[in-house]
Amino acid sequence: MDELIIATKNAGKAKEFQQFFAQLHIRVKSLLDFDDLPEVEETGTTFAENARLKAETIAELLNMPVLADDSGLEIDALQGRPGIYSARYAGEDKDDEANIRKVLEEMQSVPMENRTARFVCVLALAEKGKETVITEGYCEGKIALHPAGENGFGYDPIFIPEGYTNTLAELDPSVKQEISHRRHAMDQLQALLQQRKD
Ligand SMILES: O=c1[nH]c(=O)c2ncn([C@@H]3O[C@H](COP(=O)(O)OP(=O)(O)OP(=O)(O)O)[C@@H](O)[C@H]3O)c2[nH]1
Ligand SMILES: [Mg+2]
Repeated sequence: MDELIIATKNAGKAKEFQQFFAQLHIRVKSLLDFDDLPEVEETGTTFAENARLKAETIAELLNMPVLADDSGLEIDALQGRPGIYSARYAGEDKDDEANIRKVLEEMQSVPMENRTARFVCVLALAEKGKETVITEGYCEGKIALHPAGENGFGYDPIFIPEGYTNTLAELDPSVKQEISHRRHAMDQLQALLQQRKD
């Protein structure tokens, strides 16, 4: 495999995948590089269903290997919300700042020790004529009291990974590349592909 499509319209994700695959000498394009492709509706009830849906729909349309990522933030004090609805938690327009405000408001009265949360990433690699490969990865941490930092995307300014005192948006992007949910799901994917020998 020397070229791969990432079925995402999220620029933050696309950038992280570009960096992962550059190390593997695989060229990647995202849906942001095509202007005639539809946004796949995420009608699944799990990360895995949505990842499979995005990967298989685009692989069918383009007849190329396609990787999709469905991911989100699960907060224990909010019974796992925003979960699969992370991108649109505060509304259809996928506004990261509004999503962060909503989470912080809902957690106003939750003390630090109960602010545990995890990022979840499920990857699906679809290729015509082959069984779709699904992997998952997690990054454990806590929800900060206030947003801090400029790096990354989404909820990174309020997510403090386990073992750190800063948010993912304050840490150097190379740290996120090493410890993220997406990295762990990528490592598992690479291991499975090596077993499959392609
Ligand atoms: O701070 C964050 N750091 C991350 O590393 C991260 N990964 C996921 N998320 C959140 O979860 C949603 C995914 O939803 P999602 O998988 O449907 O993606 P999306 O709708 O943004 O793009 P697409 O890939 O579907 O086109 C995103 O929008 C974010 O809100 C993250 N937040
Ligand atoms: Mg989405």
